[in-house]
Formats: sequence, structure tokens, C-alpha cells
Amino acid sequence: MKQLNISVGIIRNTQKEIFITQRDASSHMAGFWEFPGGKIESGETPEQAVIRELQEEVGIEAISLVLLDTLEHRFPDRIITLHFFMVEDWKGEPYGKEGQPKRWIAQSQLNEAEFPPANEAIVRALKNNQF
Ligand SMILES: Nc1nc2c([nH]c(=O)n2[C@@H]2O[C@H](COP(=O)(O)OP(=O)(O)OP(=O)(O)O)[C@@H](O)[C@H]2O)c(=O)[nH]1
Ligand SMILES: [Mg+2]
Repeated sequence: MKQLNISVGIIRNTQKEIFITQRDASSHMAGFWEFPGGKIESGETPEQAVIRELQEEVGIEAISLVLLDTLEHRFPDRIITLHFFMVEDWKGEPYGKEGQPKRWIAQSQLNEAEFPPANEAIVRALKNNQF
């Protein structure tokens, strides 16, 4: 069974909108929307990983990161541990650096059905203004 450790960034602006991107057609959870991020490499802390991933995937330099939650999810073929970081201060303007579709969405409009199942609890908490 594959065991993956993932760090993702919930990029939120002052209008309480969140930047999300769409997963590539060829990837795991293809077509779902996600918080940008990816696998923690060996020797990295979760925070170092999310800083690197946000640079690689959406072209920003994250300045302040707050760990909101760490969740484990069991897929039929893999177990993933997800670290969710709130990012409210960064340099640059996020974009789909790898060509992936992206959008800003009001936090209150988030829909857990658009995200992979592992995101359900955090998306619901965000939608209900718990963060
Ligand atoms: N980035 C991201 N991945 C998520 C989220 N929710 C979720 O279940 N995942 C899962 O976590 C894993 C993240 O891997 P990734 O494909 O982003 O990893 P990566 O950026 O290092 O990509 P690479 O392996 O293609 O270089 C995938 O299995 C993905 O389906 C999310 O909100 N954001
Ligand atoms: Mg990724």
C-alpha cells in the first residue's frame, strides 16, 4: 500500500476568497479541484514542502503559514496524510504555473463535492466559517 505525505496551501485573500486549481486529467483524482500542494520530500518539513510546492505550482512565495489541520485518508490503493496550511500572506500573484485551470472562489461557496474525498472535513469547516 502506498503511503503518501502531502502538504497543501489554502491561499486566502482579504476578500475571503480562496485560490483553487483543477487536477490534471491524467492524475490521481483527475478533474477534482484542489488546494495547490504535493508530496513532502525526504528531509523536508511539511511547512518547507508547502512553500516549495506553492512556488512550483502557482508561482507565489508564501510568507505566513498556519497549520490548520492534519488528516489521514484511506483510498483503496493508498493512504495519504494531508497537512492543510492557511496562507494569508505571500509575494506574487498566484496563477496556474503548470497550465492547470484555476479560480478564486468565495470561501462560503466552497463545495466539498468538487474536491477529493480526503478534503471533505476541511472544506466543510471552511464553508461554515470555522477558520
Ligand atoms: N495537492 C493536493 N493533493 C490532494 C488534495 N486532496 C487530496 O486528496 N490530494 C491527493 O494528494 C496527493 C497529492 O499529490 P500531488 O499529485 O499534488 O503531488 P505532487 O504535486 O508532488 O505531484 P507529482 O507527484 O506529480 O510531482 C494526490 O494523491 C491527490 O489526489 C488537495 O487538496 N491538494
Ligand atoms: Mg501537486
